[in-house]
Amino acid sequence: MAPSTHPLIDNGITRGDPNFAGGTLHCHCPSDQVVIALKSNIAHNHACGCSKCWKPRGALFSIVGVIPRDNLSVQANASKLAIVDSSAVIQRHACRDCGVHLFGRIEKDHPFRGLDFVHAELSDQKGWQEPQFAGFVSSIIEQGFNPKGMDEIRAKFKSVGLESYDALSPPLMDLIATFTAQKSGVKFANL
Ligand SMILES: N[C@@H](CCC(=O)N[C@@H](CS)C(=O)NCC(=O)O)C(=O)O
Ligand SMILES: [Zn+2]
Ligand SMILES: [Zn+2]
Repeated sequence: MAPSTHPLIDNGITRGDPNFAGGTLHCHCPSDQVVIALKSNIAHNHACGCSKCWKPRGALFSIVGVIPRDNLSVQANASKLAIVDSSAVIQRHACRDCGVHLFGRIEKDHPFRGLDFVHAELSDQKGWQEPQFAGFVSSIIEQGFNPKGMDEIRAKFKSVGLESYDALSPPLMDLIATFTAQKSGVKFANL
């Protein structure tokens, strides 16, 4: 049997609703769940193969998107949240009891500062933006995935219409490079 990339990818992608206005996320605790309110849809939703992003059990990839931080608030049980790795660029706030990551926030100077990272699968509502691409695909090898299986993984993404990248998508990589260039005072050549 083919390995599970993620339940939202394995059986084909369901399109989101472009007019979707947001909803709530909750952790996996049976009671006293951490609840997060999101006031808009998410953007740049994608599969991430890195070791740091939260994945559901049995999945090789995380599905993670972004939302302006002003559109996110903690609605219940904020006291259960703890930062997973405070030295990481993305400060992932996880539920201490069930381990689910509720949101990731960037506090340092970074092109994505102001955007929070969230997993729409933690919501009961439908309409969230569907995954747009797969990123950090080769990173699954670092977590023990056999490199011989990589063609199958990339073919799986292709079959559901997603491009695979080993970092982020080209537009996002360009955004990061533009930020870095501007920060160092580089002048863009007139081509
Ligand atoms: N190969 C590394 C890649 C980690 C990585 O760079 N993750 C990306 C995608 S989430 C990132 O932006 N990380 C910043 C962070 O985790 O703070 C791993 O799997 O751990
Ligand atoms: Zn929990
Ligand atoms: Zn990641």
